[in-house]
Amino acid sequence: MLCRRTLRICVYGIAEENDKHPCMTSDSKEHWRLFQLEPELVFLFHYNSAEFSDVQECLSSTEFMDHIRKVMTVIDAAVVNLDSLSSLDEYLTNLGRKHRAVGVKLESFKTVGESLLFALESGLGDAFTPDARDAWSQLYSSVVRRMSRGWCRDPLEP
Ligand code: HEM
Repeated sequence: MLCRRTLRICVYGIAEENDKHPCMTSDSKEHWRLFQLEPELVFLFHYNSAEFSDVQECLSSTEFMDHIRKVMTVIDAAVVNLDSLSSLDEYLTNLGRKHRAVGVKLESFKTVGESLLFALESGLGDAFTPDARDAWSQLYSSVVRRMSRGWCRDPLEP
């Protein structure tokens, strides 16, 4: 069975040494998959109007780490509400809309999903069975489907 804490640790494929959990079979610190797959995403994370000069600077910032926590809080909420995901509809639709406003492209949500699956696979090894992969993939797709609705909606709509 997959440990929810491991999922938290793995999102974006970033894990600090002291975050390692027994159910992770290998060190996933080197897997900064998100920016390997789509390096230009780094420019969308700017805080206090300042862009990060490179990926490394972004990865070591507290704001970016906070964003990872935000993503994981959403994933966590989806896991907790697995049987009633529609209760998150309004929140996720708004979240999608907010991401469009900060310049995130619809396709980039897929990149986060790929990084998530890649990191889980790297961290969990054989424990990340095809069934587990399929389950996480479906869960993440359900979240993104709801976010996409807000992304696509006319921003002038209430
Ligand atoms: C596709 C790549 C993504 C980029 C470039 C991105 C970027 C951002 C930026 C720039 C912000 C505003 C600053 C901040 O709060 O850090 C933000 C907020 C946020 N993001 Fe993302 N994001 C991405 C994907 C996601 C995904 C997939 C989720 C959830 C599954 C997510 C969850 C959140 C949350 C919860 C917030 C806070 C919203 C609020 O303050 O109301 N992000 N994101």
